[in-house]
Amino acid sequence: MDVIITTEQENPGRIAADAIARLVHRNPEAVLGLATGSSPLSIYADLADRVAAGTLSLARVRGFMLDEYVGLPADHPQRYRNVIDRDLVACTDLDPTLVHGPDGLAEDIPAACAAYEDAIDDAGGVDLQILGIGVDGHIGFNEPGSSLGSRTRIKTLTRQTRQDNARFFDGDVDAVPQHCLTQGIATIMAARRIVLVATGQAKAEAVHHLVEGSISAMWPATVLQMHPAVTVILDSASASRLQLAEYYRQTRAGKPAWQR
Ligand SMILES: N[C@@H]1[C@@H](O)[C@H](O)[C@@H](COP(=O)(O)O)O[C@@H]1O
Repeated sequence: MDVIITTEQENPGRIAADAIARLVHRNPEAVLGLATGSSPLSIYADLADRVAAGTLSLARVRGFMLDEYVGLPADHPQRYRNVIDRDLVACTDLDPTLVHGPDGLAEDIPAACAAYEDAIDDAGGVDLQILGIGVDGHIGFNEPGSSLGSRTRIKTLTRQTRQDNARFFDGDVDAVPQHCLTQGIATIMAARRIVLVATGQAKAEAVHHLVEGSISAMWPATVLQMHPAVTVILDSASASRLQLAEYYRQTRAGKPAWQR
């Protein structure tokens, strides 16, 4: 696990966008795993700047979203497909027909989840998965207690997650759906590379478990310790509970500039 603790002058989103741009320059048809929430917004804004400047094209990139609420109407602004369309697709040259997400309105949910897994496989798997992390250590919507071997399926959201996400629903926790479809932990772990961004003090405990805790379904993100190619990009607040913070800073300082 590569842990990058950024300085006040740095934008964690830019560091993640650098990795994505390098991948897309190598492979213009790369498959990206797309996360929602606040954490990836700085990545998406940076990618949009590069596309606007003409230094990057995402036109042939394929995207697979991490998760989706169950039951939100197709035109609901907080339906994750609409969020991704607004925050990423509309701001770049991504082709919306190449972006896929789990179908939260499917009548046959298990069949929709299986079809989603097949679609990821048919695309050749995810090259780079963008991740945030919940304050309870969830990734995607894999809440504490999720099987570390899970695949795309329906999950019940915890009260904590619904409260955290109520800010997107005018502060009304009851407006946040109770169920979601999410890529499973094993689905996420199958990505060839994973880039996780976390900022702010509220994430410090989850980041502590992610980087230095014991692997446990109670802190689902800890499974990432088993993945061979994970980069965790933090600000100093989210890194504030890391025992080895100085070591991570020194390790980074010793790398060539393009790797930092
Ligand atoms: N399903 C999403 C996750 O993909 C996200 O990583 C996490 C943290 O969100 P944020 O980045 O807004 O803190 O919670 C949400 O519920």
